Amino acid sequence: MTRSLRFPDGFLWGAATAAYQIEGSPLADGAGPSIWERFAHTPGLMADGDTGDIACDHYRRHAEDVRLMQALGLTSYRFSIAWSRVLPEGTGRVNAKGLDFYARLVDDLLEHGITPNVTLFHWDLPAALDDRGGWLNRDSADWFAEYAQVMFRALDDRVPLWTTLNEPWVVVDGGYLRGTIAPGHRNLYEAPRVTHNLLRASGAAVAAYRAEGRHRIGVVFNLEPKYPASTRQEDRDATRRAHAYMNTQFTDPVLRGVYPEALAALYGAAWPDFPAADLECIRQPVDFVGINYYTRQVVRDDPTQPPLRAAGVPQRQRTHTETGWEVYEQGLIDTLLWFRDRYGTVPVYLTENGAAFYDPPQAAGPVVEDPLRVDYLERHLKTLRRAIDAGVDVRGYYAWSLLDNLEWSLGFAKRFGLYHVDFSTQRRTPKRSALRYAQIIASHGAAL
Ligand SMILES: OC[C@@H]1[C@@H](O)[C@H](O)[C@@H](O)c2[nH]c(CCc3ccccc3)c[n+]21
Repeated sequence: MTRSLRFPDGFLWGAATAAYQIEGSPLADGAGPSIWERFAHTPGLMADGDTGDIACDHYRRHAEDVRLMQALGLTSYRFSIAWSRVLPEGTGRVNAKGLDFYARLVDDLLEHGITPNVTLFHWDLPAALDDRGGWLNRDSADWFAEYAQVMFRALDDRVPLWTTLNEPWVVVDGGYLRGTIAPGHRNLYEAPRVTHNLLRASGAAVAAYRAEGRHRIGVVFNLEPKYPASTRQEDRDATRRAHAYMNTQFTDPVLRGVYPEALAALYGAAWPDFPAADLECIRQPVDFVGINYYTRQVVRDDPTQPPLRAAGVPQRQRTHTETGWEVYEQGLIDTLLWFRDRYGTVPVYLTENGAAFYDPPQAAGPVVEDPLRVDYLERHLKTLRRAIDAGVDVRGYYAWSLLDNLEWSLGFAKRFGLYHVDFSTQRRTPKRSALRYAQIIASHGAAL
């Protein structure tokens, strides 16, 4: 007898986006530039010279896009606030028109029965704050708490779910170590200091919320499970290093109040001596954690890649996405069970899950056929249901992404959307995966 795959009552069915990836009009109505405005307009850094100048034109087409959400039957929508629309200099003066855009979007969502899930920081730091040192400046925690308080006072009467940061690991690894995303630094000494200030900022915002918030606040981590390529001790040690660097570097301080010991050895002389009081701020209890899951990594020892000395081992026998990620849904339940066993019963939302696949050229019709994305969605939702059956307290699922959008420095070519976007006309077309997701939502999972 096939067990019903119905999801728990109240489970949220969502889709996720981020401001710089979809909005366009980055400087409209008094908005200040973000570091992404600068990065995207720096020649050579963005695939095909793509920028967020227009993107999905969501800043102007938001009403149409809310109707697309309603057409799928979404009960929640995760989106981020562009900090420098609201505070053009990052602190101080509030730009009322910027705030008003988000207030109108929230009201529209609520009118359509869609619960807003608001991310305060999805990588687009105000350029004016980067000029003051950005996340390298310890004052960044105060800047972020000030911005968060402006948003709480403006929208907490209508926004029931807040998250402070999206994926601090990506900001540290991409923005300060590899230089692949804004602000494009490549400096091992900067990385742990940015980790620390990002987590201090998140803690400061949570503390500010406790003073006046009425609902729930959390933080979003990308978690990628690491599996040793062999039983060799070197590979097992490399796997542990990779896990500490990408996963517990962030979850342990927030949920246990300590950094993993492996980091001191990994960063070596670059590892700072953090004041103990900082960890008390960082470990502010959160109401939930958002987990972004995409894929796993099989890890081998690689002495040629200091300081991590770990490398991924391609799993060529399995399907991969256009971003080179293995489709591995087992990693989702492995991650959720690990998370529950290590941190206990803190509620979880799967705040991102999705894939970029090459959608084959097809005659322009009412639906874009994307069989690989349909398969990816079904595999991961069935697995999510298994994790819930195993006792993991998962409260909702957000497909990444509602729309094809600007995949950061990879540009528009990597398409993650449930809706196809023709960027020359801004026409939105549902993919088969959107219709399949709508069917699953309508049955609350039973149609899986
Ligand atoms: O890459 C797809 C999405 C991005 O478009 C989202 O903005 C971002 O939140 C997000 N995070 C991840 C997983 C972490 C990751 C990001 C970039 C590169 C490698 C891993 C995948 N995604």
